[in-house]
Amino acid sequence: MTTKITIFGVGLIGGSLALCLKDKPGFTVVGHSPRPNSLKRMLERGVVDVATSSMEEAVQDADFIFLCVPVGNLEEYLQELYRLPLKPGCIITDVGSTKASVAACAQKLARHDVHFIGGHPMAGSERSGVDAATTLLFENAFYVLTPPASVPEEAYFRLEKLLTYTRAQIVRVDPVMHDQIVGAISHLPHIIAVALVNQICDYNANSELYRTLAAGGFRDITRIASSDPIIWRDILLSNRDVLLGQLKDWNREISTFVSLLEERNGEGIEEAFQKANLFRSELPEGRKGAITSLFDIYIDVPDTPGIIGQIATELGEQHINLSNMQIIENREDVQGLLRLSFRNETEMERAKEHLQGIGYKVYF
Ligand SMILES: NC(=O)c1ccc[n+]([C@@H]2O[C@H](COP(=O)([O-])OP(=O)(O)OC[C@H]3O[C@@H](n4cnc5c(N)ncnc54)[C@H](O)[C@@H]3O)[C@@H](O)[C@H]2O)c1
Ligand SMILES: O=C(O)C(=O)C[C@]1(C(=O)O)C=C[C@@H](O)C=C1
Repeated sequence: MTTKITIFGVGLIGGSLALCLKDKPGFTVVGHSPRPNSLKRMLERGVVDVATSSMEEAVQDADFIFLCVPVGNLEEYLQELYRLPLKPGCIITDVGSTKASVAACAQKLARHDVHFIGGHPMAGSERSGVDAATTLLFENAFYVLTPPASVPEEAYFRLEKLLTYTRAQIVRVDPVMHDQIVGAISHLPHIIAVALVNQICDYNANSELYRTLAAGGFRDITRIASSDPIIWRDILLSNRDVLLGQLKDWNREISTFVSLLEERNGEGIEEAFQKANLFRSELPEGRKGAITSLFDIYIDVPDTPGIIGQIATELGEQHINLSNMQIIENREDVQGLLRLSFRNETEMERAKEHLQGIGYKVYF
């Protein structure tokens, strides 16, 4: 007997889920898109077994349905799905970055022969589209599920079991609580990053030196400002009420800094940095997700051909296993930054020591 898994919206998250599930024994992964180009691309990239633009065909006999479209489209997809014949006991889930509105919608639609369980993998990227999809995206990350009380445990465990293929850690959270917390640790930081980049962009209109001199600090805090505008428009509007409250708190934090500077209060500035340092140092180590990543180090690399191969060979010769490599920045005349990911702390520490020993500058 085969297990049919259908994915609507085969982009970064939908494509990564598809890759985690495809080619597993007894699984058939079906991708849906209304656009012929997207269907062609998902097949070319080999993320799905079957691609279709027909909703009916996509959901017929499906055991699991994943909605991986932008948050603003989740409700219309749910409404559309609930009008179609679905396999009794089928589990419908989503991956949207907000959970309260989609949970309320599913509850209102109240279809009793299938189960809706909201979901949100706490891993992602500023990149989007199926070309950015990867099997490693969810590894070591938290994956939030928000089952309503009406969902039988049997259905919850079926979904939890399927998601073990993502190698994420499942955590149950109430949808309203989810939006409050994720608003603070994901949505608010995205707003702050975008506002900061736009402030500097305006300064830069007077001198290109702002962009030229932008270094590690600016890059570290603003990577997420490159995220997809449509995806983030929908997330922010969906979590509007929570964010309006958190932005008021943010204004208070900024006003505190204004006062500290006006008063030349050095002690207060030190205390603010110490408090932040302490909280940040207590974040869970080595966990991917909203805040930390895999076991990653970063090194400066010169812009010379073959440098990535040289580094991979260096580590290979020391029998150090790399799980991933990514160029974060590589522009003409600018030092590149390379991210090296490892599966565990020991490998990461050995790589750090070796690379420092041969003269590379290593960052965390
Ligand atoms: N990007 C992240 O870091 C991240 C992390 C966790 C969850 N999410 C959530 O995952 C979902 C998908 O985000 P993503 O980052 O994979 O985006 P994406 O742009 O990579 O993928 C979205 C997919 O939906 C399709 N799509 C877009 N508009 C559509 C529409 N109107 N109708 C049907 N299909 C449409 C796109 O073609 C694409 O295949 C969102 O709900 C987002 O909130 C994103
Ligand atoms: O790492 C990133 O680029 C992300 O933006 C991932 C991130 C986050 O804010 O942590 C973004 C949105 C998601 O809903 C979950 C995770």
